[in-house]
Amino acid sequence: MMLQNPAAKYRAFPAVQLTDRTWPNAVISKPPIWMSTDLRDGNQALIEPMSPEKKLRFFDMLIKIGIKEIEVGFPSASQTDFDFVRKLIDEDRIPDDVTIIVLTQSREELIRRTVEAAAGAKRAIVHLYNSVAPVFRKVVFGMSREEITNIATTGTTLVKELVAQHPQTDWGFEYTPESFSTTELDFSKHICDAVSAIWKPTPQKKMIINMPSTVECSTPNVYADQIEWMSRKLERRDSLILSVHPHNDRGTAIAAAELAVMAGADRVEGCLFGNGERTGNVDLVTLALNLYTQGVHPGLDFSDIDSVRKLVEECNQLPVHPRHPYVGDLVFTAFSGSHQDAIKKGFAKQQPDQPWEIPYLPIDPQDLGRSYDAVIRVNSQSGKGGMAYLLEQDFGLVLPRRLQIEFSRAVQAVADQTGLEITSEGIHQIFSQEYLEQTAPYAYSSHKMQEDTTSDEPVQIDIALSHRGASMALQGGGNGPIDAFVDALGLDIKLMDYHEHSIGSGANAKAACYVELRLENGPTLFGAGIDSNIVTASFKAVLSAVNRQIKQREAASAPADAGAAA
Ligand SMILES: CC(=O)SCCNC(=O)CCNC(=O)[C@H](O)C(C)(C)COP(=O)(O)OP(=O)(O)OC[C@H]1O[C@@H](n2cnc3c(N)ncnc32)[C@H](O)[C@@H]1OP(=O)(O)O
Ligand SMILES: CC(C)C(=O)C(=O)O
Ligand SMILES: [Mg+2]
Repeated sequence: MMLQNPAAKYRAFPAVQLTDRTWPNAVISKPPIWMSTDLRDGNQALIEPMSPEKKLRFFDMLIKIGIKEIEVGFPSASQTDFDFVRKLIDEDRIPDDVTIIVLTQSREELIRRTVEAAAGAKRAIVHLYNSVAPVFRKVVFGMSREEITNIATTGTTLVKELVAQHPQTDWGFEYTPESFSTTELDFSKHICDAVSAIWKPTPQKKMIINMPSTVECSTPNVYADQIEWMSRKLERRDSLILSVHPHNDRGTAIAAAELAVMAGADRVEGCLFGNGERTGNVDLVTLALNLYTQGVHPGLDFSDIDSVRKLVEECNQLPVHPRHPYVGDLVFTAFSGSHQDAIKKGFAKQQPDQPWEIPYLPIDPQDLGRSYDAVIRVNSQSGKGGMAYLLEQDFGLVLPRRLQIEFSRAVQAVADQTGLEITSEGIHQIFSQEYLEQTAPYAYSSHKMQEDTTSDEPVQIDIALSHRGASMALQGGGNGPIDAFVDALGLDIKLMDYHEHSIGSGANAKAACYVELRLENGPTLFGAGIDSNIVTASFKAVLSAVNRQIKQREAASAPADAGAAA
């Protein structure tokens, strides 16, 4: 069935009348105040809300990463939530520079219970909300604008009265017109002004006005316009901290939060890795690391992001997606050939003290405590660069460029055949089979060399080989060991290219040699050899190339049905 025509059912979100908007030119040069609502908005959206033990672990981790404002619950919702807040206070678990926030609906009995829960903390913010959007006024409450305003002002007056009874706590106040982003701006302003007129914040002791996109219904630019509009029009602006609380229903919460900060928001409420109601609250980790990649320190520490993720996954009992920005298992992994090539070249050029400039990697994984191990992985979409990178990183094999091209065909054939990823070990295995284990028909046994600098052929060699299982002893001479070896073999060999390097260092060091040669009129093919002796490694490389040539020739001349007949 086709999707039905939406025009009859849904309406476009109206634009904000703000033609002189300034936010598009703004640049974010400092982090906003971060407020984690993981233990409240995040927790209320979980299949199984966190146990007190999990909440505590989460709380301690939030402190460790540097969050200074933590919404610890909705104490009037349940005894568990109430007890958790009391536990934090009574057991003196809240550091002096951290403020807890407790959320309540604007209803008398809930407000009383909330203040009771937070009393005695060094610092606490009572967060009062009521929904103000037309659909709530009409559908949920059946109330006029003034009646809805009255809920907010009555609640504010009560909070003010109650907190005055607990002077040992440094109280702050936050008001949220819930569903702000789907509410008429003039009404949001009216209700926020009415609340702040009662609370009477000052520039020294500000209150928070939080403007949520309780359900994200517009493009982020519209949300930014709404925030700029409010920031310009609210009364007592110098005594207000403007906060945003984006949800992710349209998948644009990050953009909405960033544009809102450009538009004047001082504070952002969200959850780690974007947990929260429905599609989630805005992801504080992504926001913070987006800033970091612009050279602005977010004031939060994600230098061990994997352990943060592990704890969040355990507490929320929800997995973080493998493609989640910065933390997903696959976000620092390139499978496709051209990406691998560019990343490999980027690593080779990157200087430690220079700005980060590696293609396809917007951030250095090591800054997040992640390794380069998974940066390049190989499947049928990969090219020579990726395979060469893995052989070099994991096995110390530095393949010359033309050998990379030749070898990549062998890897590609396996990838195409299996349709699976090939691990670094798998690539090494293919390399070994294809080059290092080519010991038929010729297998190296030993050699003896003499040098006579007065002779035309200064190097003389005796070699012992086996050929199709039979031992052979051969002699030859030449300008150098390989020349002499080829002479001893007595085959029509034309050496085209030669490379060598050491693998490792000290007593365990080995030599790797790669030769490219032509046998008789055949194609040029590579061979490779590894040995603790560099000369032996080069002889093995020559035999590897010769054997590969012979095998190819035999395969080409074998009757088509030979396999079936055998
Ligand atoms: C966008 C957000 O995330 S807001 C936070 C939402 N979080 C939660 O709801 C989690 C915690 N909530 C709870 O545990 C419960 O909902 C409680 C304890 C707050 C309230 O429970 P109940 O009293 O049983 O009410 P219920 O949850 O059914 O809420 C609906 C009632 O509250 C009323 N209500 C909602 N907000 C307000 C308000 N600010 N002022 C007065 N009444 C309100 C509704 O009109 C409705 O009343 P009705 O039953 O007379 O029609
Ligand atoms: C209570 C408020 C802050 C909220 O969670 C929302 O509107 O999404
Ligand atoms: Mg919310």
